[in-house]
Amino acid sequence: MRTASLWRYAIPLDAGVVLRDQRIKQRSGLVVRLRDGSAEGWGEIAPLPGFSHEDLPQAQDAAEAWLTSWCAGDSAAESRLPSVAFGLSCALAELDGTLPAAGNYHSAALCVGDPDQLFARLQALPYPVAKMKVGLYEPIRDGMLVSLLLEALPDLQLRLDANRSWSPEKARQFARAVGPELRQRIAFLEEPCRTPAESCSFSAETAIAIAWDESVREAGFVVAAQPGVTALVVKPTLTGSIRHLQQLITAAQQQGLTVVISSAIESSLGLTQLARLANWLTPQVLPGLDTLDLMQHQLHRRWPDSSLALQALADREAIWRG
Ligand SMILES: O=C(O)CCC(=O)C1=CC=C[C@@H](O)[C@@H]1C(=O)O
Ligand SMILES: [Mg+2]
Repeated sequence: MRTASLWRYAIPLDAGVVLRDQRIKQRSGLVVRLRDGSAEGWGEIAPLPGFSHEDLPQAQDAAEAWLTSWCAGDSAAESRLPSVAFGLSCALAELDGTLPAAGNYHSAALCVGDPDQLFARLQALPYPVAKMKVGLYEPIRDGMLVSLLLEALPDLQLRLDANRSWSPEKARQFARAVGPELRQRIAFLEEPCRTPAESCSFSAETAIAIAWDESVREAGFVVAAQPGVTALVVKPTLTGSIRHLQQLITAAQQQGLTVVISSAIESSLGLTQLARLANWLTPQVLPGLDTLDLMQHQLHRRWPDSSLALQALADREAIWRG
């Protein structure tokens, strides 16, 4: 017999989390549990405000509709809402044993907070790869900070993310502050400019490699090799099911592009599943999952070695059962 439950969660975030100009104080989402006989699978459905097109009430409605038909024994089609399709596909993949247990719990270190502490942290990394946001301040300041870090730490590789914030001129100002000999240690710069065409011109002009993040989620996006483009940054909560992720990865591999599985600030439950997907589907690539420390506690499952408190779900009332 099939049964399902849904819980709602809200996890306080550290004070400084800003997403697309919005300060968000807590991360909210749903947790789903599927049971079929003695098998069980869990998933997280957590649309990200400012990034997902669906909101939490819409995701909840769609999840309840899907679960109702699943419990009745029907094979319901994947939800059109990416966060719902992703969370349900994780629960199904745990239930039927297709999602392997082993995870890749190493991530590109997210550069947040005090620059002095950052320096010490980057010096001690097991894998010298870090991710830094740019485009929030003056581009020359960003370029100087990038140069400073790359000069001081000769093994460091940087992934940068501008979230489409620069005009071509601002992007040039950034590049001028980074010496040509340092540029090859920028593994990629995600979406430097407002349009993909401007980003490609920037890469051709500066020899700085770029990656697509926002573009992957735009209607009509086709995975294609382009000069200067090295990677696709994929956030499955924003793109959809595991099946869709596998299709993206296969297409990217055929075009010689790397796929970096990345967080949409999921709880430790969703993040550990992303670490398992990364280990399974992109074993050669360091994922971008260093977001757990933005939260004040873990949820349901532990991220290995995290000292954050764990909150259980079992003793809480489900908001829906079927
Ligand atoms: O990609 C990573 O390494 C971590 C995740 C990350 O940087 C982001 C997650 C969610 C929203 C954004 O603020 C940001 C991004 O734009 O990629
Ligand atoms: Mg990005």
